[in-house]
Amino acid sequence: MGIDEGFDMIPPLSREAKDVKDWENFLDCVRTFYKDDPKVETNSHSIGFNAGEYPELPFEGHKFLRFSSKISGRIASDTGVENYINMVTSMAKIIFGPRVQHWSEAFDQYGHYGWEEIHRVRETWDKPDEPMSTAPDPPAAEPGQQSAQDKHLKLFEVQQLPGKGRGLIALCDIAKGTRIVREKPLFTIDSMPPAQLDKVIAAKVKALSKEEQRQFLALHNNSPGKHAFTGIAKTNCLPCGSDSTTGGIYLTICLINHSCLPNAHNNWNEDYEEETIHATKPIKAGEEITIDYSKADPSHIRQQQLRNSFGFDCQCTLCSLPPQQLKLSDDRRVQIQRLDDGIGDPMGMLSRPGACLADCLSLLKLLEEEYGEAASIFVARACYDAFQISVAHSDRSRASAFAERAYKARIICEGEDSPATQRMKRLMENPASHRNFGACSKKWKGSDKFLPSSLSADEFESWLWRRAT
Ligand SMILES: C[S@@+](CC[C@H](N)C(=O)[O-])C[C@H]1O[C@@H](n2cnc3c(N)ncnc32)[C@H](O)[C@@H]1O
Repeated sequence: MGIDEGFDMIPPLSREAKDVKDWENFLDCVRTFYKDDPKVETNSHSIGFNAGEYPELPFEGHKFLRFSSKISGRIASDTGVENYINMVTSMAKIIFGPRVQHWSEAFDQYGHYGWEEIHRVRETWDKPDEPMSTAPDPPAAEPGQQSAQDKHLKLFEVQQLPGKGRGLIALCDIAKGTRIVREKPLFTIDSMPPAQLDKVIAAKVKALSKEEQRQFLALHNNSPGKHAFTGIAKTNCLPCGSDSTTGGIYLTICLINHSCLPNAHNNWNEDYEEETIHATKPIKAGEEITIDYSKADPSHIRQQQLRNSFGFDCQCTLCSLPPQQLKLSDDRRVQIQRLDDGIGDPMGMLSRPGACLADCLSLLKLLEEEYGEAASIFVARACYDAFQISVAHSDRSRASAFAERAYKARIICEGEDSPATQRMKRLMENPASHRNFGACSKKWKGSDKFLPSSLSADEFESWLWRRAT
C-alpha cells in the first residue's frame, strides 16, 4: 500500500535515431543536474536514484515505460524521493512533451501501463538487443518478424483464422499508441485498366526474389480469373496517402484483416515511404490485430462495400450486435457524417463559426460513443476542424489548444515521426503560421492571449468551446 507517483512514457520510445538521441539528451540533463548528488548513481544499465523505492532510468530509452516510487512513508520522506520524481518529470516533459504523462495516486491518477508489463520490460534492461535492421530491402522473413524490433518484442504472429484466411494475432499485451509494424511496400502500383495493370504488376513481380514472389502469390485474391495479378493487388493494396492514386503491396500489413471497430490504424508515412500500423487501443495477447477497410458508413452501406470489394460478410463485433444496438451505431454514424459535412462547409465557418465549433464538440462526443478509446484518428481530424475555425477568425489561443489535441491524437495513431503529427506540433506552437490565419475575420482576435492556466478542467472546456458559463 502507500501512494505512488511518477510518469509514464506514452507511447514508448522507439529505437529510431530521433528517439535514441532525445533519450541520450535527457540522460545527459539528468546526469548534469545531479552530478554532485551522491544519491544518484550510475549502474551498468541504468541511472538509479537511491531514494524511496529506487526509481531508475535505463540507458536504452525504448526499454523505458515508467519512472516512479512510493512517495508516502518514512523512507520516502527521509530520502526526498518526491523531489526527484518531480524534477526528473519536468526534465522529461521539456524533451518529450505530452508523451510524458505524470500521475499521482494522491489525486486518484494511475499509470497507463500495468505493473506486469513494467516488470517484464524491466527484465530486458540487462539483455542485449537484436541488431536493428533499417535496410530498405530486408531479407525475406516470416511475417511478424519483419524487423528486428518485432523479432525482439514478438508483438504478433500470423495465424490461420476460421473464415478469414490468415490474420495477425497479438503475442503479448500491446499498449495503445505502440507502433506494431513499419513496412516498405514490396512494390507500388498506379491506377490503370486491368489488362495494362496486369502486365505492369507481372514485370514488378518478375523483379522480386523467389521468396518474395512466393509470398506475393500467396496473398489473398478476392477476384480470381483472367487478371490474377490485378486481383491480388486490388484485394491487398493500400493507398500511399489519403488522396493518393498509388497503392502499396506489403507482405505483412496485407495480412491484417478488417473490423468495423478496429484496434489498429494504418497510415502512409511519406517521409519514410513506409506504411505504419499503430495500436489505437490496448490490445490483449491472443487478440486479432485489425484495421478498418471501410469508410465508417452505417452497417448496410459498409457491409455491401466489404462484400463487393473484399468478398466477405462482415461478422465483426459491431456488425454482430443485436439489431437495436446496431441501429444505435448506424444512427450515430449518420449523425457523424452529417456533422462532418456541415463543419466542412466553408460558408458555415465564415458566417457562423460559434455554431460550427459547437458542432465539432458534438462530433467529438459522438465519436467517443461510437469508437470509445479507439477514436484517435477521428479525434485528430475533428480537433483540426476546430483549429481551422479558430484560426480563420484569428483566435490563436484556442487554435493552439485544438492543435495540441490533434497532435496528441496523431501521436497515438501515426507516431511522433509522422509528417502530419509534426505539422500539428508546428501549428500548436505557432497557429498563426497557418495559411488561413485571419482569413474569415479578426472577430476572435480579442481572445488572442495565452491559455488561461488557472481554470479548472470544466472551466477550461467551457472556455475552449466558447460555451456560456
Ligand atoms: C488484405 S486480405 C487480409 C488477409 C487475408 N485474410 C489473407 O489470408 O491473406 C483481405 C481479405 O481477407 C479476408 N478478410 C479480411 N477481413 C475479414 C473479416 N473481417 N472477415 C472475413 N474475412 C476477412 C477477405 O477474404 C478479404 O478479401
